Amino acid sequence: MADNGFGNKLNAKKIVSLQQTSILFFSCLSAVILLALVSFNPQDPSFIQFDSDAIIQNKAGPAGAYLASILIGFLGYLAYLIPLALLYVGFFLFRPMPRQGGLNTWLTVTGVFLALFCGCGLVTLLWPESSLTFKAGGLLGLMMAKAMVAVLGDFGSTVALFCGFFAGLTLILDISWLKVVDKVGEWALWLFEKVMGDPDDLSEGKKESRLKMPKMPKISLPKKKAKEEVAAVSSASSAPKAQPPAKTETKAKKLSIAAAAAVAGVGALVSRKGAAKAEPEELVINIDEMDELDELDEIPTIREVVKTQAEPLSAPPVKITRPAPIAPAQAPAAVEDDFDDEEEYLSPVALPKQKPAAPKKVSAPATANKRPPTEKLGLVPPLDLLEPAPANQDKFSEEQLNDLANSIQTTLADYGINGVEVVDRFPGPVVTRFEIDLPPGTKVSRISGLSKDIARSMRVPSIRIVEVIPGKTTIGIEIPNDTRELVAISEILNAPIFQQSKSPLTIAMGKTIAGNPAIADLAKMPHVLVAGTTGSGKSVAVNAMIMSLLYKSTPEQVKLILIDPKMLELSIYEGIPHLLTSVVTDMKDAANALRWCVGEMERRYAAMSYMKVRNIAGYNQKVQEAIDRGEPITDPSFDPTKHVDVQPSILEPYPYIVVVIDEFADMIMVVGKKVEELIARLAQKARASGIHLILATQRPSVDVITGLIKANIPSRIAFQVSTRIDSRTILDQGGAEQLLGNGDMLYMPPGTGLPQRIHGAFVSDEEVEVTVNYLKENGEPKYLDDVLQDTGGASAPIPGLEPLADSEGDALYDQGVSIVTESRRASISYLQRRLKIGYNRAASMIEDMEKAGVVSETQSNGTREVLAPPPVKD
Ligand SMILES: Nc1ncnc2c1ncn2[C@@H]1O[C@H](COP(=O)(O)OP(=O)(O)OP(=O)(O)O)[C@@H](O)[C@H]1O
Repeated sequence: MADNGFGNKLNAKKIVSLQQTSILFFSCLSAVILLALVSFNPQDPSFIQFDSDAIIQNKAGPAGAYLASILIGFLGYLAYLIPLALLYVGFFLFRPMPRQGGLNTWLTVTGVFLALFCGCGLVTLLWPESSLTFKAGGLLGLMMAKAMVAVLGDFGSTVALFCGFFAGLTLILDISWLKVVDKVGEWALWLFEKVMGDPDDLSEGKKESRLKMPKMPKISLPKKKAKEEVAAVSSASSAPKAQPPAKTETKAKKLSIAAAAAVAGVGALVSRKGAAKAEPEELVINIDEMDELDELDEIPTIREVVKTQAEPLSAPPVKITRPAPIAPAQAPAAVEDDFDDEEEYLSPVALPKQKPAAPKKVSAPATANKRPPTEKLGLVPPLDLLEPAPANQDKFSEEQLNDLANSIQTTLADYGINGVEVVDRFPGPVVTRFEIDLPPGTKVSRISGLSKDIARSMRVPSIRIVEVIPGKTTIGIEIPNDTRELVAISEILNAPIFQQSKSPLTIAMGKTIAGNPAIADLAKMPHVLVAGTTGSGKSVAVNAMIMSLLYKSTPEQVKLILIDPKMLELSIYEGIPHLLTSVVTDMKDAANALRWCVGEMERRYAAMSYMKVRNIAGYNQKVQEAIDRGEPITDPSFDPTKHVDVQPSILEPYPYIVVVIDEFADMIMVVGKKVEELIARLAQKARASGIHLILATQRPSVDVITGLIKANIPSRIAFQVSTRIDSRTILDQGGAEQLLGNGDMLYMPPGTGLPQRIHGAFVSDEEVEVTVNYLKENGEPKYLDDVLQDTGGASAPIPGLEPLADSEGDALYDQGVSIVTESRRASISYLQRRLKIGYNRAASMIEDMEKAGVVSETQSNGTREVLAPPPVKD
């Protein structure tokens, strides 16, 4: 049960079919056995009750009678667990799971035996009066109980068997009993709320008694229930104000545990039941304010679901009546999507198991998880491989918001800025934004200069001043929440906005300050620079970008070149089918890969100009349409007069190529300025040819992020940096020094001067590992040797800028000559196969061999004669 059991031999579709077949088969088997057990009659013929004349009472016939008598005779009442166990096996067989085997499997098997032996013995001891032939625990239980009682006595045996049974269950199911206790607590609280009624409906007396309840750990309530949302958005009026922010742990799990430990007063729950149920009169949301925030966040490449979500943006919730709740199926209309007139999505891959836990979301539209039929037939991992989003944290209570607003006013007054008015506040998942009106004549730079003092006065680690809010005269002050929410990548990947985006290069960024999922389209960016100090969350962000691509696109749609000078961050992706070459850790290879990309870009440009299209999308569409019509287009650059011995190749759609460089400062250091030129060259032209760059660096200095690079990479992401100067190096303006770290970022889309604050999506190492394993089990990479081919070291010319070296300068030319002279075959396709190179390169090698007299010119029958003697062997 560890993996699908078939290694790499089956594709994703077949595995899904196998899963369904196994569920069907085991469900039937389990139903038949359950029927046999339920209708078990001791008078029916069996191995110990042989009576051929007896009328069989068992509803599963003679086989059922025999089977039930064996199972009940041997296991007693524990036999009823067999159908359950079969259902479990059926459900998990062939499901993608981390590889097990070895000790793991043995421990599971040990667990099965332990649970069976101890369970049967325990049942026998606890239920001695049973009327079954071999008592309640069957023959096995009788023997176990006898043996144990002889050694430990009645009480000792009961305790030992109890422990053994639960130890066995733990080994089989890998249960965390802490989680079980947690869940039981959740349900108890949920039940308690059900019995007590809705907090909104409570009488004053009841409200009071609730308010006096002792504080208890915040527990996430069942996700699908409206009541859960009540708890998740509540904020305790009595909660201590200056609670230090919960420390973010490395792993999502740790974070969710830390989150659960955050203290919240149940009494101050604010009902958002209406939001969950989307009942018009109870939708607690201030649409106007959301619209304003929407405008603020509306930047070309970031699109959000805003109005589809019942997000509590306003501090004093204003009840508004909406004409009708937004039906899930209509939700897409609210999403800005420029790919909106295309075909409907259908899902050939497993649908996500978990729903985003965030209470503010309306349920995802039925089509939300569906994927385009043609695009997704390939290999895309199911979203349920990812960790579900943890329950939401408390935001500031109304009282705390008022206190903070007052505190802002008094602090500014202390520094001589009087008459400041807090006009709005927007509590978000990580920070709360206060919008303030400055008295006329007050320079905003004065407030910015005071940001550290304001942070100190308000006892928070840092605040960010938003100097310009488009369309408003106010400025923003962003204050970190007491407890910050973790933005799980699954939440963004499951969001309708991500699912419905048709660009194969859609990237899950995280959440905006309003808590709305934020995505970006790398195709439009078209390259991005990620910079920030060490430990600020760059690698997690780069991983989140790669994971988004893996969950959005098949290996046929998107290819990756991963360059990892640190040798630890990206090497985990080694072997996935999206890779064009193995993960590059040698910086010389990295320069070769970039040079190959420039060459590929030029090749694509030539092909696009032949096809008279302006970009890769147009090219792919034309080529695919021709293939669909059954009239594939032959390579227009093929010259039949020159190459009579090969068939012209057929044009196929180009995949997008995304080059990720985790620390490009290292590359510049090792390879030198040539890298900068290569990057600039790619960045200038690669957009139309579908080649995109993601560059990350922890050195935001001008010798790394040079003017040339900045001029060519308009999209930038700044994580926390230590100084304003660093922030200016990345974004051309300050702000990043005021970020909170741990994935808090400023994203500057191309063509705007206004960075947008985003709380980055978190992806854990385990999630990456499970996804990579899934992809590796279901597909193989087809590495191209050409990518890392050394074409003359750092001084080699950049393709397209200077004439390409002729074949004799080609590193493989000598090898080509020896292959041809040894095999006595002067065939381009043979050379292509042997050297694993492209057609053009092989063809020009043969032509150069002709010039050098190694092979003859093409003869009347289309072949060439090898003139040079075979190489001398030592
Ligand atoms: N989006 C996020 N949400 C929550 N925590 C995060 C997020 N991103 C990063 N972190 C936390 O910050 C830690 C450091 O992140 P990361 O390794 O990505 O930093 P980095 O900038 O790449 O550092 P370095 O340059 O040293 O590799 C992570 O281990 C994680 O605990």
